[in-house]
Amino acid sequence: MADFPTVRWGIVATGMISEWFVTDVVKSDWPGKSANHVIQAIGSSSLEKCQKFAEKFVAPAKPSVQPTLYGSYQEIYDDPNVDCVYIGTPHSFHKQMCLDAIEAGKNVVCEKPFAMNVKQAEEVFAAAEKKGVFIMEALWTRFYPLMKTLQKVLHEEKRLGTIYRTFCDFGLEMDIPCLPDGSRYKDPALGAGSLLDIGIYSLTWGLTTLSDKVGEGAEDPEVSSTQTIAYEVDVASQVLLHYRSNGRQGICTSTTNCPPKDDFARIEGSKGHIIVYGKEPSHPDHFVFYPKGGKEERYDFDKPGRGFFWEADAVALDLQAGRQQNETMPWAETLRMMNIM
Ligand SMILES: NC(=O)C1=CN([C@@H]2O[C@H](COP(=O)(O)OP(=O)(O)OC[C@H]3O[C@@H](n4cnc5c(N)ncnc54)[C@H](OP(=O)(O)O)[C@@H]3O)[C@@H](O)[C@H]2O)C=CC1
Ligand SMILES: O=C1OC[C@@H](O)[C@H](O)[C@H]1O
Repeated sequence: MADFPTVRWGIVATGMISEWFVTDVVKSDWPGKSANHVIQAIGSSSLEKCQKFAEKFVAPAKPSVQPTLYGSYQEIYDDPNVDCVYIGTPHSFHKQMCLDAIEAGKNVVCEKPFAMNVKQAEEVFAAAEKKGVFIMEALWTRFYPLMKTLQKVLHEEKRLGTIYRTFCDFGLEMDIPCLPDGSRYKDPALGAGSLLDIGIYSLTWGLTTLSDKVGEGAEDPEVSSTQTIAYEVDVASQVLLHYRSNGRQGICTSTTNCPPKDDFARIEGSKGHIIVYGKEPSHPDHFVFYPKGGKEERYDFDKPGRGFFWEADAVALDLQAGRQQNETMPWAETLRMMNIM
């Protein structure tokens, strides 16, 4: 659409998440869309992988612009036609790739977890601030209309009354020893482990449901945690949150020993409870409000594609407005999450 902002994306890496993101944003006909997206360039460790990726995931959408294909990541950063770089490599590469893209003056959206630790994240944000570019952690779930509605129901309409507790669990059953060497789920050097990969979502549900604020204005809960280590990675993590100001508690767990459950989050309050359902906590489907002594109410949502276009559209509006941060996932919120983890 002519009036919408257009983002020309440079995709870094051709793995699973790049496939998911690209497949969604190349489509031009989402209901409720507010931006146009062009896959301007794709960079990979191998030009051949890049070609296959473009044929399989970009060409079927018949875009008017054909992506430029590169056998390296640096060429994406140096491409003057790229507005924003999307980084879809394993966690341990995020920091350096963000820094390289920023150095070349590019805006960046980097997959979760933003970095391996809070110190790395601080370094990247400092570089982005100095260079005057936009950067955001791609915590896509926060951009779902379901998440926004749930926050309204909890924090504005206060349908649960006083919020007491949130439980969230993300399970993915994996036979880690049987995974190939070099799998990001197995190799500690790539950031393998449940907490950074999926516990980050349990924590997201905890933080967003227990407080109405994100980033700088938000209260930092007290945190206690334990982890179970096997095969050199955390196969189970539990993070307990305690908000001193109001006594709210979060029980945020993750494991690679057990499969996901579709009733993955439960928020309890003085007037009832809410259960959030979906295949995995990263992509929720609907939620149900169970008022004490009343009739349950189900909240359903359209889910176009996999659900990546909401975060992509939000970035487009930020770039159009010349912002360096996104208000749904500001830098301080990434730092808060990284600090807790
Ligand atoms: N938002 C979400 O729902 C999801 C987010 N993620 C996040 O995205 C990131 C990537 O995950 P995912 O796509 O599943 O990973 P994959 O292993 O499927 O792909 C990672 C890609 O990174 C590139 N790469 C560069 N160096 C390496 C290396 N040493 N080992 C492996 N890959 C390398 C490769 O692309 P090439 O050869 O083309 O350069 C590879 O295909 C992770 O940080 C993860 O947390 C993942 C899944 C879902
Ligand atoms: O971010 C993610 O969400 C979905 C999971 O299946 C995946 O492992 C993880 O990286």
